[in-house]
Amino acid sequence: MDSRTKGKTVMEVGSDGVAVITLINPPVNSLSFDVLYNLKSNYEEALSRNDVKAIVITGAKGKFSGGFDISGFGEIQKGTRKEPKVGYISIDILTDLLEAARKPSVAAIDGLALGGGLELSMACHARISTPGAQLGLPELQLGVIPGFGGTQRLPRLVGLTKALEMILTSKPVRAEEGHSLGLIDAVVPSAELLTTARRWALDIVERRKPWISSVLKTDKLPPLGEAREILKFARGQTRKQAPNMKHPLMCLDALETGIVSGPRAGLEKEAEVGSQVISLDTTKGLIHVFFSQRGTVKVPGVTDRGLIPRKIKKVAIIGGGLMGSGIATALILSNYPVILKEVNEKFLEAGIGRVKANLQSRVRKGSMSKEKFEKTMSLLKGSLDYESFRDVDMVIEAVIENISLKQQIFADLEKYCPQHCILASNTSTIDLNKIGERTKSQDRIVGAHFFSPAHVMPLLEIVRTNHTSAQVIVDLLDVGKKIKKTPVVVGNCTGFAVNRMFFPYTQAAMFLVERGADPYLIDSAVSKFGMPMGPFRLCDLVGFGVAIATATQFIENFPERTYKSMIIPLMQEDKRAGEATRKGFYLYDDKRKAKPDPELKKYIEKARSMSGANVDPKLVKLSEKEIIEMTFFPVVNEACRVFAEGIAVKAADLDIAAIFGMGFPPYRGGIMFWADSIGSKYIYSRLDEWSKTYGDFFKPCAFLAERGSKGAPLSAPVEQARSRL
Ligand SMILES: CCC/C=C/C(=O)SCCNC(=O)CCNC(=O)[C@H](O)C(C)(C)COP(=O)([O-])OP(=O)([O-])OC[C@H]1O[C@@H](n2cnc3c(N)ncnc32)[C@H](O)[C@@H]1OP(=O)([O-])[O-]
Repeated sequence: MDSRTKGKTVMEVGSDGVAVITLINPPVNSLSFDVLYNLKSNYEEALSRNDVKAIVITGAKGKFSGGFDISGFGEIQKGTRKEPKVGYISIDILTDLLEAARKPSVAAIDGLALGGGLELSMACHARISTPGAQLGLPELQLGVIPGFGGTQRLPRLVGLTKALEMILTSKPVRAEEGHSLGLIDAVVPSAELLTTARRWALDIVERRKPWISSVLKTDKLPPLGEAREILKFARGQTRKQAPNMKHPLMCLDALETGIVSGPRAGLEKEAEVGSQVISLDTTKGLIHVFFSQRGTVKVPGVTDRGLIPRKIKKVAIIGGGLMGSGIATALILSNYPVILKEVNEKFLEAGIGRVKANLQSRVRKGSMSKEKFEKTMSLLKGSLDYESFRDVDMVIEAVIENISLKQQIFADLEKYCPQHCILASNTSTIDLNKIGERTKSQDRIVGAHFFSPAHVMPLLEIVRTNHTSAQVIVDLLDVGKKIKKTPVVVGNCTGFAVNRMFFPYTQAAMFLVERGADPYLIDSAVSKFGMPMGPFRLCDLVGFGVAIATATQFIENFPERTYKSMIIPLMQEDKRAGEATRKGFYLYDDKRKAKPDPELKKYIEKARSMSGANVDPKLVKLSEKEIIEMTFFPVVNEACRVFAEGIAVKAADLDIAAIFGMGFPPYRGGIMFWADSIGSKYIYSRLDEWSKTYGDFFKPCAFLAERGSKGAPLSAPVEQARSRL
């Protein structure tokens, strides 16, 4: 393959008169422009050759295609590649050349047909797949729309309602379901895929099988009035669920045009909209997230050394509380045998009970069978001592945040666990060097910081010290992948990456409220910005105990930039500790529904008088934009410190940490990406101004000051970072 080109297709014509065109672009046979242009030339050749009666398209190495080459969108966005004429691929190539050809095409689908991959197959006259194939149109997840005819062909093949479900949720279906929906014509074992597809193609030529152009089908479409109602409902839902995104509604416009004015008009609308969405900011953010998420497992100096992950056959967890039981659940769900250790029978029983409850909730929701529940639970064993730790490959300590307790545990682990065993701690704030102080095992000590509930939350912060070996990181990255977490490797410091970014966010909110801003307006502005909830609702959810414990760590370690508010401690004194006590910043009813509490004023006023703060008329009537700036620019400031200190290797890792750890909206691309979309100069100038008026909490760090003064991007690599990694 030419090193400048990305992928190709090859065509082989058999003695049966079938031309087999294979898509080749590892690892997922994505449809790069090179692949698509090659496909076009192969088609032109196949159509002109007298020895070709029919065509089969397939993908190399057991994968049909993972869709359009996503990096192509980036090239168009950056202007490094010119977009082809609007509709060139979907109309000129796929519809007019392939679907309208005088020779039939059959798609032979193994592995996956996603996005443009499925769309290409739908332009064929039949689709044969293997049982494991995944079929879907996940484009909306990337901020684009199915732009190779998917908005027109999918509803015509599977019906409008199912097509909307598949497009709006981005969820793929398996081959069997695809078959029953009419998307797939036959499901056959892998070994028979090509022969069946070839025969099917010849059967079409000889009219033993129907010659169907999906785009011309109408039998699955509802009557116009009904279709309009269905689309109206879909629009309403989309507006509610994705209020800050335009592309899902634009996609529905293309669908509707096709139903109302016919498939040609629909294809034209789809092409027009498909080209417009590429330049939306939300699309840029989502595409950045796609690559950044996959980039977190590429750690310079670690994953580029050819190390092979060791097999982790058994894991022990110390502590069966909320975190320990959640981690145990995540592990057994991915088939790791787990030992859960507690200090006494009562705690052990409670820990195992929590794991059981986590799984039972899946059984209740229908996502786990009773047999699978039994089998999964059988992977969990309880223990009250370390005897059973003699053959474990990894231990994860998840006890309370108490340094001397953790030190004792790690000293014991060194005695009982085998030499190769990874010794991990789930601490969220404590320095790992301190935890391992009483051992000689510093090279195998690592942080495995899960987020609560650990079996649900997708992020795993892997914390390494200066001594942690690269092999241990590679092993933990592999475990992370197996338990379906997005890992981010960070350096060792108080709060690591996520909690360090979280802290100024909550602090800024407290600062504003003490100066007269309305907490409920802050929560509402932050939710509208796209966070799952505002800072006050979040404090209620995690509970004031946790909030105070974390704050204490920060006040001790970063006193110069902490804002000490008494609002939470005052409420806690009154036994209001958040949602668990049904009272916090909000009041909660039986159904956990939150409502504002007029009594809150009392605590705010008292805290204000204790800190000596005054109501500031400017801060009382902040606009939503100003609220977002005053709560998130301090987060950007802290993210810059984390980056400059080398706690994170890449700015994109902080984007992923913010999205998966804090709930930062993915369509804004993550904290650093968002900051760069606003501009470092502006952020710096705002923080600088606030620090002069309101104090050091807002003071821009040296890194931000330097980049801000030049207007340089914050995410550009740090050249001489004092790397802690
Ligand atoms: C134009 C309008 C119409 C069409 C639109 C579309 O089709 S939009 C597209 C619609 N399609 C989608 O949205 C599907 C997006 N892809 C996926 O969901 C998953 O990658 C997967 C399920 C295909 C494989 O999961 P898995 O866990 O086995 O593997 P993994 O996820 O780690 O990926 C391995 C490597 O492949 C890379 N790569 C993958 N896909 C693409 C791509 N399309 N392009 C480029 N690259 C792609 C990925 O970056 C990674 O590279 P790295 O880091 O090794 O250098």
